[in-house]
Amino acid sequence: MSPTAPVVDAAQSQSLFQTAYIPWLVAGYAAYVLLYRAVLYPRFFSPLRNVPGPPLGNPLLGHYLTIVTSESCIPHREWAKAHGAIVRMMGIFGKERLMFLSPEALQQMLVKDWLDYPRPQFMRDVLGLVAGYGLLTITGDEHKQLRKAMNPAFSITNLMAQTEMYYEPIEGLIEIMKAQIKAELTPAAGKIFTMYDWMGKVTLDIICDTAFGYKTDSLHNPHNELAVAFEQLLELQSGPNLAKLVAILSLPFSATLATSEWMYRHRWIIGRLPVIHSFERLVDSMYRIRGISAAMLRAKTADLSVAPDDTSTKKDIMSLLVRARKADLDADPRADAMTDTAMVDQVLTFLAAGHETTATGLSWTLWLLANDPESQRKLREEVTPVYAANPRPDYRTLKSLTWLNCVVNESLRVLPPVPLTIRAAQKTDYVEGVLVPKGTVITIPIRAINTWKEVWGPDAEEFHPARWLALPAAYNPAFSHFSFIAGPHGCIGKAMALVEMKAVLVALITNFEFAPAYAGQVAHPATAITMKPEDSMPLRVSRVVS
Ligand code: HEM
Repeated sequence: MSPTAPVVDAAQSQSLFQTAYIPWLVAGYAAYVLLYRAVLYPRFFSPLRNVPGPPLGNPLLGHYLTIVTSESCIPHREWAKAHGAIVRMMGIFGKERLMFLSPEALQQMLVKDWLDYPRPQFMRDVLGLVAGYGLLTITGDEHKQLRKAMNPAFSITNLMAQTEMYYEPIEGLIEIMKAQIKAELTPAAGKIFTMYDWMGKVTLDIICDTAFGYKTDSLHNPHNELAVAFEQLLELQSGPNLAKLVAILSLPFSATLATSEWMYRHRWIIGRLPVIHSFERLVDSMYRIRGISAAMLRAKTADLSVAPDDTSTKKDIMSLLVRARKADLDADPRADAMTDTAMVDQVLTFLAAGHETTATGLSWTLWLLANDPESQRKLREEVTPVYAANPRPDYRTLKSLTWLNCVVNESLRVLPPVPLTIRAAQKTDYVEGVLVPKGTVITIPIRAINTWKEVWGPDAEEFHPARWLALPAAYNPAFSHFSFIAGPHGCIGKAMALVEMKAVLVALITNFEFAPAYAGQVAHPATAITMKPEDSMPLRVSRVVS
C-alpha cells in the first residue's frame, strides 16, 4: 500500500459523507420553500394578505379541491357574498389568486388594459390542443389581425344570410322528436328525451354547415365520423381530466407531440399508462377532426365555385377564409397569406367554441322553462303565430320577439354556459386600489357577476325573464350580464349564438311542451370548461295540442 493511501481514503469518505447528505439538503430546501411559499408567505409577507377572502385552506391544495368538486362557480359566488367584490383565493402550493366582480375592474382588465391581462399560458395550451391554435390562444397584435380577418364572417349581413342554414337541422330534429313520441304506447303522455344530447346534435349540424359548409347530419347519422370524434372529445371534458391535461402540457414539446402523426400512430402507448390512459381517445379524436377539416379545406380550395367575389352562394366561414386568402394572393402573390394548417385551426376554434356552448345554453333554457310553466306558456303564445306564418323565421323576426329575448337573456344570465374564465397579470399593476403582483392568476367569475345581488336584487339567482322588461338601476349593459364577457377577447360568436338559440327555441316551443322528467328532479351543472348538465338533462316532452 502506498503511503498516500490513507489520505485518499479520508478524502473519499468525506466526499461520500457529503453525498449522503445531498438528498437531505434538497429535502430540507424543498420543505423550507414549501413552508415559506405555502404557509408563511401568504399569511405574513404577501402584499395580498389583507385582501378579504375565505380562510386560506389546505397549505398544499389551497381552495383547489373545493373549486373542482363543487358546482361551477358556486364557491366563488359564496365568497363574493361573504367578502365583497374583490376576493383573494388560494391555488395549489400557496399560489394566490384574485377575483374581481365590479364593472370598473372588468373594464380595466378586459377592455382598457386587455394586453396586460392575457389568458394564462396553461389555459392557452389546453385550448390550443382541443380547439385549435386560433383566436382562443393568441393575444396582442397577432390576435388583433386575426380578429379583424374573422369579423366579416360574423357580420350582421353574413348572419342574416346564414340564419336560413340553421333550419334544415332544426326541422330534422322536430321530425325525429315527433316520430319518437308517436311511437310511444301512450303518445299523449309524451316521452323522456335527454335534451342535452339532442341539442348537441342539432348545434353540431348547424356549426359544421356554417363553419365548413359540411353536412354532418348527426341527427340522422350518429356514426358520422366528425360527430363521433367530437362526442369522444367532449366526453373527456371534466375537472379532473383538465387538471391532468394542464399538468401534461406543462412538459416541454408535449403539445407538439400530442398533435403529431407519430403520436397518433403510437397512441396505444398512452392507453397503457396509468392515470392518463383516457387521453388515448383525445389524441385519436383530435387527429381525426383535423384530418377531416384538412380534407374539407382542400376540397374548398380546389372548388372553382369559390370565386373571390362570390358572396351569394357560400356563406360558411371556411369559404369566406378561402375567398379572403385568394383575394390577398391575387392582389399580391407574395402576400403573407394564411397557411392551410392555420386555416384549419381557425375553423376548428369556431367548431369547438360554438357548438357545445350553444347546446349547453339551449339545454338550460329548456330546463328553466320546464320548471316555469307560465313563462313557457307565454313564450308559446308569442312564437306560435310567428311559426305558423313562416316556420323559418329570419334574423330580424327572431330578434324582434320580446318574450323570447327575455327568456334567452335570463337563461344565459342565471346558468351561463361558460361559468368562469381566467386571466394572468403580465405586469405588476393596481386594480381598484389593490396591488396585483405580476403573474397573479385572476378569476373572472361570470356566474357570480351575472347573479350579483347588488345589481340584480335579492332574487338575483332566480329565473325571472320579466326582469328584462324593467332593468334595475344598477344594470350596466356591458358588465352586468357577462356570459359572453367583453372587450377584444369577448365572444365573436355572440350574435350567432343568440339567433341560433332563438331559431331552435321557436320550433321546439311551438311543437312541444317541456316538463321535468320526474318529481323532485334536480339540475346538475358539471364542473368543466362549459357548464353542461351532468345527466344530459332528461325532460318529459309531449306534443302541443292545438
Ligand atoms: C351561448 C353560446 C356561447 C357562449 C355562452 C360563449 C361564451 C364565450 C366566452 C365567455 C368567451 C370568452 C372566453 C375567454 O376569454 O376566456 C368566448 C370566446 C369566444 N367564442 Fe364564444 N360563446 C358562445 C358561442 C359561440 C359561437 C356560436 C362561436 C362561433 C361560432 C363562438 C366563438 C368564440 C370565439 C372564437 C371566442 C374567442 C374570442 C377571442 O378571444 O377573440 N362562441 N365565448
